[in-house]
Amino acid sequence: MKHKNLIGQLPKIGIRPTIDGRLDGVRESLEEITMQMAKNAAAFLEENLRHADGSKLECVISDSCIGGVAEAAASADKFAKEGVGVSLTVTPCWCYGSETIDMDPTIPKAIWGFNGTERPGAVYLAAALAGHNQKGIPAFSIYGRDVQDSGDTTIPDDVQEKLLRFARAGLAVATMKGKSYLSMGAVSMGIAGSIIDANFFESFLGMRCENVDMSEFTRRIEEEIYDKDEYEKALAWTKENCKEGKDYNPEDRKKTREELDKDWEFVVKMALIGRDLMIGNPKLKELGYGEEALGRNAIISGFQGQRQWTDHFPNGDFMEAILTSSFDWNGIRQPFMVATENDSLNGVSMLFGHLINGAAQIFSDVRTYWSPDSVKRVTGHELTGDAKNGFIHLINSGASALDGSGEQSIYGKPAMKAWWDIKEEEAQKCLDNTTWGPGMLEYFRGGGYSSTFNTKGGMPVTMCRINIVKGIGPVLQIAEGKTIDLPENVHDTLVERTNPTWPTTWFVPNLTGEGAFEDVYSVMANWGANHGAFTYGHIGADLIALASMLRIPVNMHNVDKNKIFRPSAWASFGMDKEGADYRACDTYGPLY
Ligand SMILES: C[C@H](O)[C@@H](O)[C@@H](O)C(=O)CO
Ligand SMILES: [Mn+2]
Repeated sequence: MKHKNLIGQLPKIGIRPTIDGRLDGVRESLEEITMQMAKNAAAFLEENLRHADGSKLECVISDSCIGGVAEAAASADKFAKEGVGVSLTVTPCWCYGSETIDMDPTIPKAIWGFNGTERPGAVYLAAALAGHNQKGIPAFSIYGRDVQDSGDTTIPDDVQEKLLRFARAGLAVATMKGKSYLSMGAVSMGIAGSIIDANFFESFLGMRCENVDMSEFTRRIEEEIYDKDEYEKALAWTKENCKEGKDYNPEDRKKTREELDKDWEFVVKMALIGRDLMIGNPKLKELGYGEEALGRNAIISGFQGQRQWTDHFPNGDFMEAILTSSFDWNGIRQPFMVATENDSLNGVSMLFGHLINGAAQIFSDVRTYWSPDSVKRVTGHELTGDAKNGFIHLINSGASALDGSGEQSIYGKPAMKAWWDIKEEEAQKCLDNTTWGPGMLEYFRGGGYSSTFNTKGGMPVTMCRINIVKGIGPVLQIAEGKTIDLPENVHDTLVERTNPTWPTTWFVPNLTGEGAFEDVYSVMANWGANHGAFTYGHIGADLIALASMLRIPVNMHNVDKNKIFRPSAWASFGMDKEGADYRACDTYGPLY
């Protein structure tokens, strides 16, 4: 099930076959092969990509090959009508650079020039890119390392990788455009990321910011503004599938059974209401709440919770954990992006990951660097293997997507899959391996339930985070690495020292021996905020491509340099890739 209530059509990829415009021989000889290249590219992309909501990708091809300005304009018209959000120009031959290029400055664009000798597509590519760069409309350059014979319709591996990386990042840019960030509440405990920066959302992401006071939850609970049938179903499902965990509160403060049961009812209602606030719910219209039925077109939301809400009411952990998971009482469905503590910048980081891989994203506090010496001191255990250089404790203050338990699998190994690939029994295993401990009353005076699990080791993951720095603007940091398992007694000792009812992940970043990735400690020390979002797989190169499209420089990453793919113009800003990235982003400025 996908979120069908988001407004706006899914972006299509527009394929532009460009051609040498000389009629009377040259053009005619190239028409078929050029159009065929466009068809091949479209088929390849449609076969290999999906939208994050699981729908099939659609490509649109220009009505004719583009030999000059008139046909370029006709193609732009068609693309606008069709809702094209990403453009790919393809050609096997020489064409007239600035006469044929796509001039729309906000659409992510690439050119694939066929690397042949009979009719040189790569020469056009160079000419067209020079035009793009001279005009300040950056484009990605794609051409194969090895020469192909004209008429060879196979797409070489290196070209495939670039086409997919470009398309995934481009679709992410186009999908978030026009959607909203819904701030439920205000600033949580002074956390900078929850001081919503509308200018960032509008100028860099093309999104708008919406605000509702948390009292809206109280109103909808007290006036019963939710689908009561769904509520009964959700409550019954929760009782059956969400095991209550150990209550760590001191005896004299523990809630009574009756109070605990009331809290369950309350948090289930919160989950329904949080979702309805984001994307609306046609059922509310039937109940006479037409305005509420519309929702806020929110592709991300954040819930302040601490402190005013949590000092009085049950916390938002159940709502956040269930909405960000890939399943609930309605079965397997697209995960929602909901930021704990209304940390909008972590919410955006979650959205980036989700639009790239279609999976749930795990929101965490970047809590503790455990050095080998500290682990030895408090547990007596000598770290070895993947853990030998120490690790970072990722733990959210009560809520994380249950996919983060690592109970799904790919080829028998723990995984967090794209939501449409998850099987019923995998969702069930995530539920069975999560408990819901009553909230720690010293922090959460109003109670609630926190999702407690321990992420399985051995998963490749990527953690990322957007920060806003005065004088620069937004910057992105990325750490690829893996989750690890600790021996049970070590795990228990470390977790008992902190908040045992919160979801825990032991994370080891891949080290490069340099800069922020010199060792595990330096990764933690260079993390730009108290939060990070991690997801399955090594998607750092896709995030770098995405950040460059949005003109957000990447200030820290450990991605293999051969995988870095940015618009060709970046090469003109110098040979050190990171410095060039800053200069390019500064020169072009935000996309919108
Ligand atoms: C309970 C505490 O206030 C936590 O919520 C706090 O440590 C955080 O999560 C800070 O991000
Ligand atoms: Mn936090």
